[in-house]
Amino acid sequence: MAQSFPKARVNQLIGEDFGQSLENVGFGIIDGLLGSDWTNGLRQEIKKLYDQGLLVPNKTYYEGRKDENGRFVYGYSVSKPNVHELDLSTIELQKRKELDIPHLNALYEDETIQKSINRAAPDFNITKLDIKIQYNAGEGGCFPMHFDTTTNVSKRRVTGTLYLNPDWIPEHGGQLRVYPFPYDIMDVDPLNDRLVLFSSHETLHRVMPSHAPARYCITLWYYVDQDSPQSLQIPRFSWLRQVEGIGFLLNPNTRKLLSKIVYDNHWRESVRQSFGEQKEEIEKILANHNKEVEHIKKQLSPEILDFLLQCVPLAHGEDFLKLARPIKGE
Ligand SMILES: O=C(O)CCC(=O)C(=O)O
Ligand SMILES: [Fe+2]
Repeated sequence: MAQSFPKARVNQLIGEDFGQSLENVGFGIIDGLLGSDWTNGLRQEIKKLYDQGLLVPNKTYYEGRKDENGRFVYGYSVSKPNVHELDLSTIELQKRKELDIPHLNALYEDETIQKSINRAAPDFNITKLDIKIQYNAGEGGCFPMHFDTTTNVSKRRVTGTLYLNPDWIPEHGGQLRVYPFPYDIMDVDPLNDRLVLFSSHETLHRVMPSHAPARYCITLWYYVDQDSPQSLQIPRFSWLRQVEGIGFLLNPNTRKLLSKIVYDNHWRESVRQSFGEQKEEIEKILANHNKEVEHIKKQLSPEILDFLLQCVPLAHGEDFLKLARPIKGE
């Protein structure tokens, strides 16, 4: 049996400050979310499922498009060496109970985190959770740059990544790298009991190569039934709006495209690092990426393109750093 879920602690940590972070910079970091009994329990259960061979190689999907029936389909997928995962929603309830994973089941079933997010950031109004567990066996295992969804693919709106790595040291790498366009990158260490919550369709991120013997992460995906116009149009970085002429960088519709140009080198590097020896696939992904970048560039005037390449990403200012600072529990 797992101890009862630490509701009071979660309620207190995912509060107003977190809401401010999510709405303004697109992500929030919370430290000491569940306590060590819970993180130990979760980690041991993931290891047990991994040892039982229930985790499968993670895949990244490319070239999403609508098929002739208007349904969204992907062109192809590429697997990432050393990254093993299991989506708990793919296991029937009865089977999940039989697996004897009380901490994971409680995390899946308890609604405290979801309710706290809704209270702190009401624009999202999330109603459903999916959980994916991940065991990264090291040797450079990583994720390429990606958004967790786009609004025409799914109603996934908030992503949480909960890390379970008490022995993490900088040499292990495996940081979550967040790209809060138009600001510069931010690396978040995958520290034990740290939860990072971010906007699923807007926050570009990747996982840096991990060299730890094992890196544990649980991904929480929260869905909405229906989008509120506010949740899709959060302008973010309100302080930056005061700088004349910079508004176009903050437009929710274009931010995503412009970030592909500005972080182009990062994008390529992350693809090369993520897929090991699968050279053909890597070249195909990069060729498509190039096409997309060239297409976006063509839509921009030379002055704007010049400005983007010279001046963006912006250095983190005081306002940014205050909002990006971890919120700490015990
Ligand atoms: O492992 C991580 O830190 C994040 C994983 C991730 O980006 C994902 O599951 O989509
Ligand atoms: Fe992700």
